[in-house]
Amino acid sequence: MDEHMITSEEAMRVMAEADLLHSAEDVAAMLDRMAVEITATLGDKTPLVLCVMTGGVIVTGHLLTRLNFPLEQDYLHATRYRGATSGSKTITWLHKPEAALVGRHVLLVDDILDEGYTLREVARWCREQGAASVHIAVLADKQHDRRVEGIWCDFPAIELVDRYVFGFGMDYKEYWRNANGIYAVKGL
Ligand SMILES: O=P(O)(O)OC[C@H]1O[C@H](OP(=O)(O)OP(=O)(O)O)[C@H](O)[C@@H]1O
Ligand SMILES: Nc1nc2[nH]cnc2c(=O)[nH]1
Repeated sequence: MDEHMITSEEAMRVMAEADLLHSAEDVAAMLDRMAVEITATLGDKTPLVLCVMTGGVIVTGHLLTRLNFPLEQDYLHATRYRGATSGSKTITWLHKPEAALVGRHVLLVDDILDEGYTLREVARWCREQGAASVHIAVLADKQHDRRVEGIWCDFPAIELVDRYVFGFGMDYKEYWRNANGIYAVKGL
């Protein structure tokens, strides 16, 4: 068994003990606001929206249904936590987008900006590929002083306390990405 895996019984206990930080209704309202801001900035730019898998999948889906203008969609898969609750400083690329980025206005969509290693590297790569601009949208913008230099977030839906969170795409040891809300793990 993978060292980070837990049983489904443990996953049930984690959920039972977790604190609900933001309900599904809160998240929906904040995504509505984020969509308005993205539309104002990128609505006339036919952006290429890149979902950062795996965590970005749910927020990207919900966000896309709120963007009522022409855009293209693709995905990439970069990971640094790999099922653990702390990450290495280098990211592992599992998939790069098929779409050419040259001259495109790219919108990266991910679940969470924490220390920033993941999105800093992904944004750097997009610029290296020739993107005309790179904007970043995240569901959760975690507040602490461990952020790496050179990363920013243009469209944060929610500012989060410095706890380990799961739900709406974010995992606890690969479980509960499907939780419909944002929860904090007891004691973390
Ligand atoms: O700002 P950082 O400290 O770099 O952390 C944020 C990243 O961590 C998570 O990815 P993870 O590596 O867990 O992969 P996953 O999306 O497959 O869960 C999350 O989806 C972000 O991409
Ligand atoms: N699930 C989850 N993934 C993260 N990646 C970086 N920070 C977090 C977090 O708090 N929760």
